[in-house]
Amino acid sequence: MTLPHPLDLSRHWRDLYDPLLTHLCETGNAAWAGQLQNQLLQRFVSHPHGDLERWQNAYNGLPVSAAAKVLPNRSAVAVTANEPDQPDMRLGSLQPELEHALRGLMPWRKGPFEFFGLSVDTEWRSDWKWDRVAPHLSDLTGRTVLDVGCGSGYHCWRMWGAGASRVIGIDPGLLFLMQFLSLKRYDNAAPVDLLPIRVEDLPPDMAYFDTVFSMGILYHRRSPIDHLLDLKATLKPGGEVVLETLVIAGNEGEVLMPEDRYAMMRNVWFIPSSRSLKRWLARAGFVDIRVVDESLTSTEEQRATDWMQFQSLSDFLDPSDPSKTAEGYPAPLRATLIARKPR
Ligand SMILES: Nc1ncnc2c1ncn2[C@@H]1O[C@H](C[S@+](CC[C@H]([NH3+])C(=O)[O-])CC(=O)[O-])[C@@H](O)[C@H]1O
Repeated sequence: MTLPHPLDLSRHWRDLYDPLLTHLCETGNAAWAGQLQNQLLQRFVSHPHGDLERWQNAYNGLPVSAAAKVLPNRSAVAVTANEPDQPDMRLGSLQPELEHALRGLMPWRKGPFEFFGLSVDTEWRSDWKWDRVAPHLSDLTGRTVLDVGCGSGYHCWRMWGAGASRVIGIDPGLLFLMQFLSLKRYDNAAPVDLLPIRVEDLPPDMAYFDTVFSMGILYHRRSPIDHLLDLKATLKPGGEVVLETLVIAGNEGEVLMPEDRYAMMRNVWFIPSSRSLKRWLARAGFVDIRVVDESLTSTEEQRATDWMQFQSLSDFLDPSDPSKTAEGYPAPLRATLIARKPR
């Protein structure tokens, strides 16, 4: 099934989400499907974002192609023509309208992506994060996966590429949704969906997912232990949580709470040491807790590009000492932890 063109989410949201809603009903989640319909109605019809029309207009300028697909197993997740020699799908003929449409969806933060050979170089090399996380995951083959705070859905495509049978990303940002749909429209049968909802909009005690990812979220939560409990509630018994967040170097019990901003970011609450985070996961009832990676975020991984022209990490660090943030805190260090919900 192809998406309606031109797309008007206030009228077509049901067409967009129908396969997912049907799937949820068929897998015993009719109650969630019902709740989601109300939430989607709110987002697209009752209280649409002021910029949604502009973003939709940009999206609707993307060239129409019946025969394209998403290749999710590449560093730059790529949309390509099924037949590379299809005359209308060669970059030369597409480039002006393609680039104009995609630039209308700037800033592109999470990626990278490629559309018919055109590279969209995003602020983040999200592929580097994926490369740090992926080797440590339980095999995703056949798993139902949730990605909380998925941004543009870059990692959702990679999860599908790694074998997940269904991937649901949630993120309240509607620009991220339009960026996601710029790929999805070319491969609408892919079992990958992005819902513009918040983690707190999920039903309690879902016990539906085999794996849940929370990457780049925990430090934004005012109640981090509640966030861990919320993640656990989304999982089936035995399911896996993948937690990636800012940490400090330090011992068990140590936590940084910035006075105000951290690396210019508002809304940063708790930055624990990895050992403290292990303890938090244990107290939240997870087992088999492993710290699988700790890496400093480099200014090559997060930087301004032609597709995200605002300030980026190098502007958020102390110019005279890049091992510190502009506020004098330790520069961003990120850890990935993997744990399991008991059976
Ligand atoms: N209440 C909420 N519920 C769900 N998502 C939210 C909420 N509030 C904000 N977000 C979303 O959480 C994401 C955090 S970014 C990590 C992206 C990706 N995971 C990555 O690992 O690159 C990290 C960062 O840029 O600081 C954003 O896309 C928000 O819109």
